[in-house]
Amino acid sequence: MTSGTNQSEARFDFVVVANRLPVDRYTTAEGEPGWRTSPGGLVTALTPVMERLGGAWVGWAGADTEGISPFTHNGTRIVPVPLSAEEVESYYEGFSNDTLWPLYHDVIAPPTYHREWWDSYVKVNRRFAEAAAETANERATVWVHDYQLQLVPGMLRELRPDLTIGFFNHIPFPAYGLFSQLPWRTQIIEGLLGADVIGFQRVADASNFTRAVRRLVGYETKGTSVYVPLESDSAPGQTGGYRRGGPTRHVLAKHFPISIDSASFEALARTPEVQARAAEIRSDLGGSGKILFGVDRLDYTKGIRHRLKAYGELLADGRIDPADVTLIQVASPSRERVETYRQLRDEIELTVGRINGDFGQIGHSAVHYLHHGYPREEMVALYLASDVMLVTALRDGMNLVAKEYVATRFDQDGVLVLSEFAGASDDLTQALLINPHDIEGLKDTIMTAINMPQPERAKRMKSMRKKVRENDVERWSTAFLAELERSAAARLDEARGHRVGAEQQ
Ligand SMILES: O=P(O)(O)OC[C@H]1O[C@H](O[C@H]2O[C@H](CO)[C@@H](O)[C@H](O)[C@H]2O)[C@H](O)[C@@H](O)[C@@H]1O
Ligand SMILES: O=c1ccn([C@@H]2O[C@H](COP(=O)(O)OP(=O)(O)O)[C@@H](O)[C@H]2O)c(=O)[nH]1
Repeated sequence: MTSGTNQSEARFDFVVVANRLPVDRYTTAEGEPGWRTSPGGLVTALTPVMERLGGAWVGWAGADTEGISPFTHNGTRIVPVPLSAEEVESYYEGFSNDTLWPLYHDVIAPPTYHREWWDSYVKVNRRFAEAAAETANERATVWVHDYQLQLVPGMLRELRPDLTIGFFNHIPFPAYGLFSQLPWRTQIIEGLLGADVIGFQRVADASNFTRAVRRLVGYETKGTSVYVPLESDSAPGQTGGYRRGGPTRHVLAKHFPISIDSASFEALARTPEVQARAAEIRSDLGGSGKILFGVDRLDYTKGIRHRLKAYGELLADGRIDPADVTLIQVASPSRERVETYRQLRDEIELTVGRINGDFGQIGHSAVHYLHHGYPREEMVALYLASDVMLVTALRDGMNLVAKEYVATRFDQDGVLVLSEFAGASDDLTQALLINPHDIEGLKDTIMTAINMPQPERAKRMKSMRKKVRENDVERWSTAFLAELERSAAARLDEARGHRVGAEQQ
């Protein structure tokens, strides 16, 4: 895949561009710099794709990483894009995670609009686009990811019209009524339309996007097709005016639900070490009771408060006995300098403290709350050890945790309680689907899950496992990249057609 003579000049036929690199630099307890797997589902999903396809991954290596040179990690060329401390605050914590993130997740928290954050977003997106342009071979495929980089496709097309450009949005795309709040909504739409294929998690996300295209720039759309005019009637700097019936560029905007490398999760679950660890977790918790499990980045989109409320009320109502049931809640640290996340942590920890104060006993907590990020082996052991998995997101692009739980349960046991507001619910229809805002409904469903007879557990799990095995991450990337390839071929045909036409004139 590599061409070029020297490592720093290496160029690639396949380039992934994402805010996060697969590895994140951090400072060890001894004060030394170390590397660890980056948090979140984007990295979980993309890592096996890159390991299979090879190529380069352009992204940010985490705090204090200015001046790090490209290096190779598990066969992938890692190309770090530096961010200053000020840019981390304005582009990452600010515009990405305090403007776009809440806006795209149904304004569960209020979005903040700051012009300085937008300026920083534009500047950093340009840096990513330039880094991608310098890393990509002639006519390479570049796959840009997620809301942090929505301007990159447009910028990259201007810098390198020879490239085939894909974009995948890992989080929901909001309904027009919400999206239209964004002061820079038109620039975002135009940035995204620089791509040849724009992927979304769910059908509704793709149709929200095409509606925004019609409303904001007035381009023609038909189903999953958007026709971007090649000739504009607008004065320079203006948008919206174009010659109807003129030549267009075709952009596909379609849902491609992401997934996991399900075989590798099952293989890990089958190892004696992980099984021994699962048995140890169960025995540490008393051995015989039911274990409920939740694991999420500590994020307000995940519905951790709703889950704790339902669980606390079930204890208070006497419907569950803390001696028989335990909740393990892993809340892994996330975006800790954003105020909404700090507040959420305080609220969650207050609630956990109250539940444990009211219902805990010496030697037995009602909630085992863990504010850590765990490696995959421990995650899989926890999945295996638990009787009920609670995914109560208020809004979630996909939620890979739900799919990992299912992939892990080769014993055909365990019950998945799953929010209908997570993308994963489209495929996992045999989960117990819930509306997390309906606390009474959630309580009843938790009881159903705890008391579900083994044959029904096995039947539901078997059907979900089939889905997760069939629709794995390889299928996702293959489907997306096949569309990109089709688009590249069509562009080539069109260019040939133009050449022949010009020669005949
Ligand atoms: O990079 P961070 O700010 O630490 O956040 C971690 C990642 O969170 C989000 O993940 C999303 O992608 C998953 C895979 O498609 C999906 O299952 C989940 O629903 C999404 O929330 C975010 O979109 C990523 O960019 C972050 O890296
Ligand atoms: O302590 C933790 C918590 C989460 N994860 C992983 O982080 C990803 C979370 O992805 P998901 O799509 O559920 O949500 P996101 O955090 O991306 O919003 C999954 O692969 C989890 O296994 C992990 O490895 N350790």
